[in-house]
Amino acid sequence: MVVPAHRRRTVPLGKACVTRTSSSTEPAADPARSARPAALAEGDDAAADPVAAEQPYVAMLYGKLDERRTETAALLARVLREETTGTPQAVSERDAAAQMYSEQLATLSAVENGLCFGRLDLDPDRPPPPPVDGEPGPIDGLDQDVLYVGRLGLLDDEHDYEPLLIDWRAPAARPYYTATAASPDGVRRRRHIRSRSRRVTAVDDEILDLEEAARLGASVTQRTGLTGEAVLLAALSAGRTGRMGDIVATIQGEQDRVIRSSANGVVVVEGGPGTGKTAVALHRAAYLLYTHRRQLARRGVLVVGPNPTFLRYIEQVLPSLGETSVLLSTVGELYPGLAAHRHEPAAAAALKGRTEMTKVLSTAVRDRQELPRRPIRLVVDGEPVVLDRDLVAQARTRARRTRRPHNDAKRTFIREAVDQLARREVDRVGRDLDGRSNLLDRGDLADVRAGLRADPDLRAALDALWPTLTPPQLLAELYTDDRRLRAVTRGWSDSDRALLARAGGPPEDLLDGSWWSPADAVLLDEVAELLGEDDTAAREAEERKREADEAYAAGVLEILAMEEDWDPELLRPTDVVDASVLADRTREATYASAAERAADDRTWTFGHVIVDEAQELSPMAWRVLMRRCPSRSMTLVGDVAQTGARGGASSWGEVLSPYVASRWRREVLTVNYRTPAEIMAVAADVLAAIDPSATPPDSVRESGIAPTAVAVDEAALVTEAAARARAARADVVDAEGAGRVAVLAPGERVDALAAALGGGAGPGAEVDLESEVVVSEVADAKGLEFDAVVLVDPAGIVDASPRGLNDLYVALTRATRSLVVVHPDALPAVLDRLSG
Ligand SMILES: Nc1ncnc2c1ncn2[C@@H]1O[C@H](COP(=O)(O)OP(=O)(O)OP(=O)(O)O)[C@@H](O)[C@H]1O
Repeated sequence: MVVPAHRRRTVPLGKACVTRTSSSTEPAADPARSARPAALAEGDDAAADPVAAEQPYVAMLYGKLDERRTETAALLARVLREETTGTPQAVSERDAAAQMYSEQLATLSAVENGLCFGRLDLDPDRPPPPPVDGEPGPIDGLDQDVLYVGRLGLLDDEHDYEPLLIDWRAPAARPYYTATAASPDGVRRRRHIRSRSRRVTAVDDEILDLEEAARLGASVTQRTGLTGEAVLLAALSAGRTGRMGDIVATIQGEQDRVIRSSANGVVVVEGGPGTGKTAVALHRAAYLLYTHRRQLARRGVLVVGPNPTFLRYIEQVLPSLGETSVLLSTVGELYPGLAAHRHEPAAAAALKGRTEMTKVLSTAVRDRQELPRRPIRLVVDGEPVVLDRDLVAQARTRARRTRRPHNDAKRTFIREAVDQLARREVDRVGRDLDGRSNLLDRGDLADVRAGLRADPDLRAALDALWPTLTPPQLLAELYTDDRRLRAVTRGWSDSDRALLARAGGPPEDLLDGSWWSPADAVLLDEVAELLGEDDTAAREAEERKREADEAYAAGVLEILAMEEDWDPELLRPTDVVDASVLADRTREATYASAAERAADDRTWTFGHVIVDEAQELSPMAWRVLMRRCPSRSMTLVGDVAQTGARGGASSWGEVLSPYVASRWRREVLTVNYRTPAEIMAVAADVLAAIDPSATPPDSVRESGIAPTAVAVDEAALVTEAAARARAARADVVDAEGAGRVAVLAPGERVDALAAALGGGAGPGAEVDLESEVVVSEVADAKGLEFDAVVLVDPAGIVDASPRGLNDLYVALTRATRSLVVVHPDALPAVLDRLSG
């Protein structure tokens, strides 16, 4: 464990104490009451052992948790055993109940570690807090003077449902995160409780009441707004595991404000590296689900991250907070059934992300609504039929005028074409000899129409002129057909057009993820809007599945019916259930949550959308997300100084104005919890070069290890970098027992470095989060953190892209402990601080 060289003033541990008061005189048979220690009070004994004092209460809470688990498991088992009447409503009610109990059970299992992490001792004479916007204050109406705060709420069902443990998201828990000596909110003491495997291991007290502090001989927390500093610093100094953990026990005041801010509208959370934007975004998701459970459980919450590695890095956080109904996805993965992972040049991704692609794609769709070059001659029912250019053009205009998507408008196209052909036919056949009146009536017209409509050759001809298309088909045929590509990119340079073009034909499997890049997946979503849903295939697949399920269920029932020694007094399975009902039961037993259903449905709209590393998204990707969130209830977290993608954001106003004009609000996080002050000083010089007006975040700690730069010859670069990485790893293990090192380098150096270190990931590949030494280019390490970073060839990183300085800034700010820069060329001027 690193001992921070620079510690801020903290409250001495164990100075506060606990005494038994009236509430501990309750009958001993009542575990909840007898375990509850009394509030901080006059006459408390500073020498008492607070760890031992808290243990019985914490043990009682775990007992309650076990009881709730047992009850819920029994309820779930009962629901699963229950027979329903078999009606769709009964089945769906049973499945909803099973879904609910499964989720509750998952939540109860998730909160095992650190169930209770805090305690508030309130002033019994606290004045009623001022109402906020007419609403009562957070602890208004609570008659308890001691509140325990934890990962979920537990009530005492034997005593009027008094709260035993307050969920960290409940209004009453808020002072745990926000109370200060200057504004104590009725809190006299805040106690941080640390535990391991149900055992309390330490408590850290903060006395917020000046008189009380003087009496106990404790100091009052005075650090600029940090809450629970000792616990916070302990959490920050621990070795990295490769996975992000939750911060529920140490959320800071400025973070709490963002987490609990209103769900309405768009909020942009800005902050430098390491200010907890990701942590805040995830805790906000948990908070919103708690506060608006009904609405959000139905529509779901979407959390978008920049790449699959990042999603794996954060995937544990929400389950550890007991929330499992959130969909984590990259924008590219939102297209159902496709895991696009082709790596492509940054210039191609940037081009595909530009807004003008909307025009290209809509032209590509119109290009598929063709006119015949010469008349198409057919014979229907022995009569000649001619599809000429004028007739088709008229039908096409009518269909386009509907403004419906291509596949939907096709119905109009066919109806119009058939109608015109039928009229022509009736005109031709029915005109009497003098050519003035028509012998055929409306009924004949309808018959002719029906005959034409049923004719397979005519149908095929019309299909060819206005084909039913799927998004992957349209886009793959566009990329691989030079004529089509030219037709939709008039005025483009050849080099730009070449960025879209693909050699060979479309892939055999149109949803082959290795053929498509994430930027393509975003375009597929746009194309899907232009084409409209063609759900024929999905419906057919559903029907086939249903038939297969029924056949399987029939087989199961047959086998059961063959059972010879079945007691004639008992109902046979076939007496109470038929194959179709059994198939339903098996199928619906998947209890899909909103998040799961949303993942399979491109048109799903979410109750709230959270976007992390939001600065990286292209204008086309924003369109995808805005379609998924028509309510515009969104949280966007990012830092434009870290934008690496060429098509990424330079300003939030620019990104958001097409969707919400200026109706969005900004929150700023200012404290850096990751990067030690020594490294941040170097990064701050780079930030100043990116944006002289930007303020670097204030590092919460120092590591005591100065960052260094090592000059090497090009020939020795790989060996030296590998040696430095191994040394850094040994240091980390020495200091913390475990930890991870990253070697960050320009893309073209990654393979050689990875070979030298026996691992690593080529550009665009997923980073192995479990690996002790990760080799990666900067873009793939976005949002991640490591104990130590070896940064290779900073000049190469700067020169590799128009946003090279931003990439350098990101690379410099990934380390929680130490940084070594290995450079073959002169150090870029922005790193002058390292040359001394
Ligand atoms: N209140 C807190 N208590 C404990 N740890 C915290 C707190 N806030 C942030 N952290 C830790 O600080 C680190 C950085 O947080 P996070 O990744 O959320 O920052 P970020 O602003 O998203 O960074 P970047 O912009 O560089 O991706 C993480 O390890 C996180 O767990």
